[in-house]
Amino acid sequence: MALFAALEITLVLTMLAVYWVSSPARHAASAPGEGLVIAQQIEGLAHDVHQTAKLIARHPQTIACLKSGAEDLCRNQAANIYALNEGVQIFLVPEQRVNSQAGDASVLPEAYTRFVVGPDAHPTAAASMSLTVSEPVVEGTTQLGHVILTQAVPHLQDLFDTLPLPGGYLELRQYTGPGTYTVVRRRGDESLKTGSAAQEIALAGTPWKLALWKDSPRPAIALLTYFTVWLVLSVLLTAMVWLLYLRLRTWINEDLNAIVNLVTDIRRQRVRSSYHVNLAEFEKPLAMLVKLAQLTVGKQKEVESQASLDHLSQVYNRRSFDVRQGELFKTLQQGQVHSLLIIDIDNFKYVNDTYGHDAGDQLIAQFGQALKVHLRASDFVARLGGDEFCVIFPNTPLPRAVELAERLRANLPAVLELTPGVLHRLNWSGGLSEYSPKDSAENMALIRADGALLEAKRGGRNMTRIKAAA
Ligand SMILES: Nc1nc2c(ncn2[C@@H]2O[C@H](COP(=O)(O)OP(=O)(O)OP(=O)(O)O)[C@@H](O)[C@H]2O)c(=O)[nH]1
Repeated sequence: MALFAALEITLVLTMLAVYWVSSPARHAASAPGEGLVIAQQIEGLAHDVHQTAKLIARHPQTIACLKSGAEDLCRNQAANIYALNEGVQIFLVPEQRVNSQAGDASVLPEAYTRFVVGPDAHPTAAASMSLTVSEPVVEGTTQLGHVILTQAVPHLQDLFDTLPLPGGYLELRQYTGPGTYTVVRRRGDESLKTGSAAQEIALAGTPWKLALWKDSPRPAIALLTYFTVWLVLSVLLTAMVWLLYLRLRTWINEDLNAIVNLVTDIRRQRVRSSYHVNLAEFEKPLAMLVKLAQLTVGKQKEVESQASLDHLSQVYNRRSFDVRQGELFKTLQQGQVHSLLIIDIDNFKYVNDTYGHDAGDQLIAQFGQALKVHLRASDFVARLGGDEFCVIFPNTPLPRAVELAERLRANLPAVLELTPGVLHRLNWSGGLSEYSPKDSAENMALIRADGALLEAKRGGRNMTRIKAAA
């Protein structure tokens, strides 16, 4: 859950960061205006006119004209200037005349710059426009007069109309004094002018300023829209990630359960052929684990069964007998009854001594197998040692055990072939008894049966004697 809260917070923070970076209000505030492009263009125009005036003022013929005052010299120079500069009007004004005719619009006392609007032009119309500049003519340290140059700039209107202004309202103002101005050109939505104060950009080399009102969207509304879109997207994204997470978690849980099942099955020693998993990554390692487990469990079972069996006769060994006897002894208090028969092969030593140890081994092995074949599946047969065996009859009272012992004696083969050609007549003696809840120890029934066996041996062998519990 914390993971998804963090994801949601990250998304919201990202949204705010992206909004801050791309916010239109921020851009409007940080860029002093695409109006500057127009400003640079107008300033470039003014600079060019100034440069032309400077070149004319430094020209030797201009200096000669103003120094000599020779009219034909001045006319020639004016003609040259008109020939070279289209759309200009030129005044070459000697210094004495400047001083004597102050106030004349075409004779100016000092260097200055101003725009002149054509007499019929409305500020917003594409009227002819011109720029007038004055440049002193100097020789050494002596000022000889002024060059007054008026340059027509008809393309200013085109510039004003076509240069980028991505929104807002722009005025080109000509200042005639501090705080007083005339609007020379205007562009954009004038209704924006009623809002906040304009951003003013002075145009170098001219008496002009650009006044700009930006059309900035209301940040609160923009932020709200932005936030809503991002919120919806982030909630959708979070929901998708959450669903994916739940699906994956279920898959992984199921796969882990398969592993847990495998481990449980290994403990119970019953491994299945396969275990279902969802994720391909789990398939191969789990299949390998299943194979290993099957091998291990198989081996384990083999080892356990070997450990519980007598290697020669393949019936249970003495240790298994003790365990089984202990288990049954505990059930006596619940009213269950069990009997046992102890068996000893007669004259076994004779077989060993006459036919050899291998023949004796064969007799033990064949006798064990014969017992298993002729007893019930529920009966428990063990070899206690040497040629001595014991059969436990679970849930069998002593009289029934007597019947079973007789049946066994009747059914066991009379002759066994121990080694090729060596035949042995099988005889055995038995002692029967029963387990009793009054017995203070597990082996008391075995002791009674052993006593009965001894009686059978003493009685001439090949018989079964019975000794019930007291
Ligand atoms: N071949 C073989 N002999 C064994 C084995 N274990 C014990 N014996 C021998 O079995 C003989 C046991 O004989 P006993 O049961 O005492 O004598 P018996 O000849 O059977 O006499 P009764 O029981 O009185 O009939 C001994 O000679 C042991 O050495 C075994 O695993 N293999």
